[in-house]
Amino acid sequence: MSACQTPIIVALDFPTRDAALKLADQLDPKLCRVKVGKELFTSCASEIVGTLRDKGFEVFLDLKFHDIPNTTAMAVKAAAEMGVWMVNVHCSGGLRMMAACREVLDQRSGPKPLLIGVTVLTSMEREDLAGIGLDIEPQEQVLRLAALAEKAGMDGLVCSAQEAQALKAAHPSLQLVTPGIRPAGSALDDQRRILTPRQALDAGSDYLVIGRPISQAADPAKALAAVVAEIA
Ligand SMILES: O=c1ccn([C@@H]2O[C@H](COP(=O)(O)O)[C@@H](O)[C@H]2O)c(=O)[nH]1
Repeated sequence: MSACQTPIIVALDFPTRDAALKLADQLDPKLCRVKVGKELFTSCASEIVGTLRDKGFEVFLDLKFHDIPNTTAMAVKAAAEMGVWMVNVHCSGGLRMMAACREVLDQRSGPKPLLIGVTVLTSMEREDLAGIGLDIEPQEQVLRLAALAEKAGMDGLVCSAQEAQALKAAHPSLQLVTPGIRPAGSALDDQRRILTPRQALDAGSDYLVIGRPISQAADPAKALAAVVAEIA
């Protein structure tokens, strides 16, 4: 399986470059992509992206930008210049913010990262949404934001795999990036809207974001191989 075909993205959630590279060195870039999030990126700036790319990984820059349209678009542009494979912004930043990001990428010559909109975090359930004044089911809010994202020309969404079937039916062109993946028997941790890797793909997920079940396993390469076998 080449890097371009694998649906697996391993989250490198560590505070230092060395810890991230220690895990990356145990993984095979033909079996997974890797994701660099806020913690690692902030501590290492762009150096980690270049080093992982040099190792053969395609990188999802998961900084979930959320700001005014110009600031967000400039952040997306900087990510594109760094050569990341995927970048994301919060859909709740609104139509104009997402459209500004689309525009800045469309004006670029050369490779463009996939531009993905974050809908409702997979750690949130109905009760959490009620706490921020949204007294609706997560799926209803996800579908609202998906319609906005499609209108803005986004390439895809971050959502729970639990919403994948409904989203694929309503927005077949959007690629679905799904964290909250838990192999059977693994700890839920702070995630709430979860599915197993196989269930997620069957529901229509295009990419599975997996952190702790791989990064905190005694043998991360073995844990990745088990997920690969489950979805084969
Ligand atoms: O809705 C979201 C958006 C992003 N994430 C990120 O994915 C990984 C999941 O890690 P696990 O250890 O597998 O729970 C983590 O980096 C989150 O920041 C998400 O979980 N949910």
